[in-house]
Amino acid sequence: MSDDPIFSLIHSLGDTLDGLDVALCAFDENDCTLAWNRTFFKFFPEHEGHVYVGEPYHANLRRFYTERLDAQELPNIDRYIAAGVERHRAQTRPYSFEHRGLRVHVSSLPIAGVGRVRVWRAEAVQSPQEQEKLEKVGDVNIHEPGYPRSPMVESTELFDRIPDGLMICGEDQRIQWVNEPFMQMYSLVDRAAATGLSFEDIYRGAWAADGPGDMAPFYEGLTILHEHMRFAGAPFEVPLPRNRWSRVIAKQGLDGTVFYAHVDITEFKRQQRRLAQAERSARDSEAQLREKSILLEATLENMDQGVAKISATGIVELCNRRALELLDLPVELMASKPSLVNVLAYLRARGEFDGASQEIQDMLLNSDGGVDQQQVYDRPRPDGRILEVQTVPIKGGGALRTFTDVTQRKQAEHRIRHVAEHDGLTGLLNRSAFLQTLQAAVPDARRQGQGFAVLYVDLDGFKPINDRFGHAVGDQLLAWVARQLAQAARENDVVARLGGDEFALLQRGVSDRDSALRLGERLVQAIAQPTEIESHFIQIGASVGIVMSSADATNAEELLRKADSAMYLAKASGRGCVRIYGA
Ligand SMILES: Nc1nc2c(ncn2[C@@H]2O[C@H](COP(=O)(O)OP(=O)(O)OP(=O)(O)O)[C@@H](O)[C@H]2O)c(=O)[nH]1
Repeated sequence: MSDDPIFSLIHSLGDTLDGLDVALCAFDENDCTLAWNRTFFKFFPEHEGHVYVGEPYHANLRRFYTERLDAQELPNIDRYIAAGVERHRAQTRPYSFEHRGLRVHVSSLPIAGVGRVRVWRAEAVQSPQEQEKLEKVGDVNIHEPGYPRSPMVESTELFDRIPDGLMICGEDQRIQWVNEPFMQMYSLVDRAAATGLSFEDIYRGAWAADGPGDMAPFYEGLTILHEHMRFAGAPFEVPLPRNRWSRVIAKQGLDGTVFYAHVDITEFKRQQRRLAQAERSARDSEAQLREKSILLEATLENMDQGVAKISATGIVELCNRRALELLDLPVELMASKPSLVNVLAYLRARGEFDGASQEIQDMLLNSDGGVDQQQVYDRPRPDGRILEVQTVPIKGGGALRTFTDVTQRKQAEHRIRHVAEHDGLTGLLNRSAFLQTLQAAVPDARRQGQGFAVLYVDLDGFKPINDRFGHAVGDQLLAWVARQLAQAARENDVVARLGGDEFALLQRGVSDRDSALRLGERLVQAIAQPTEIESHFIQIGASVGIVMSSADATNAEELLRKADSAMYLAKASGRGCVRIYGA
């Protein structure tokens, strides 16, 4: 049988795999043992001295399981053997298992005309003692007498089916043989051409074949080669073109032959790089975060806005310097992380909320600080300042409260509004503000079931006063008329200067014409009083037109227009009198 070239090849393969520390056992088509190598006994010492050609695989498996199973599992041994035989016949993919402190990877190749060849590769997971025991087995001379030496390998199909690159070198470090994956890895087209070259030649060739590009990794790889190729020692890694990497593992044979496995670790390197990158960016973002929080703290302390954070349990966890200033809160109180209820009680005792509306007081004093949605209100302080207090809910509970001193803004707004709504000369409401007030009075009166009257007042003979005494005197007379009107009106009524020498008065809470007429008469009399301005005794008259809200008009402009036309009737009737629209 050993004359058969196939069996010579299997023996030769066994020898070669010994060199790479890979175990081999071949079986015929009836699952009977045909051949094995020394490494097989290294991984499975229980077979040493028992294996024989023609032994059925199930007998081999029984030894294996007897060695491996504990007392509890032993009753299942027949089932395990049957499953093992089944797996052996059908195995298409490599798998791993642990045996005697080793993690063993097994791969099974069907070979036409022979049966199956199983090969095992192992990595240690065992204790140092067991490792030492294994080393001793590994030291056995695989070429001892009685162990068949292989003839030169003619067929290399089996080596070409191993995923890793294989390179066999002689003592002179010159290549004797390489497999197909090796050729692919180093861009070799002709296997024969590699014979006699050094690995460095192959390495240079691989980079040359890739064409011009970044050659820095090539020079780095050359340095690595020079360091490691001198001795067949520890595994090393070399960069290949196109960001690929190879790990080279050497195993010295006893006759000077060196077996090299070249494993493509590109993916592994890529993962390593990604991991390093992820670690770097995690470190960077941690530093950024630290910087941000320092910045945030500085901002909080120096900002012009008071900020307080209230926890979900109603504790004031944070309160910046400006908040302490704006609310006159003592540092010690806030440093003790008090509850909001306590802080509010402190403020109330000091009269903080005395000027606030009932609504704000109710809202504040019954609150634990939590809000469902953003809330804004203005809080007048005892010292006259106005704080805008804004509360926003925090995701997950609690709230953030900001305090802004809006005193100046509010004063400016008030000034602007006053200028926009009032007549500069008399201080009365101007025409547009009066119209707005009047428009608002329509539904108010309807709701309250009360009417109102609009009185339109136009001075009689004002122009001659201007002409005779000058515009400045005219101005002062207009201001005096405004005061007369304001005095004649009640608190609820509204007096306005519509423009020139025209005034208007909204008389609230009247439904009968007589009341309105009486007020009209009073206005005429009040204006007809003589007055002294800049040493001039001046007397002026006024005509008054009235419209009652009971008239159809619901529109302020229309009401005013009707009062105006009633005033013209008064002028037409000889001035100094009162007329009602529609009477
Ligand atoms: N001093 C002063 N005069 C003003 C002001 N605005 C308007 N006038 C003047 O007021 C006068 C109003 O005109 P008229 O209503 O015809 O004057 P009148 O003499 O009262 O006329 P009758 O209403 O028909 O009696 C004009 O001469 C305007 O120049 C103001 O702000 N100050």
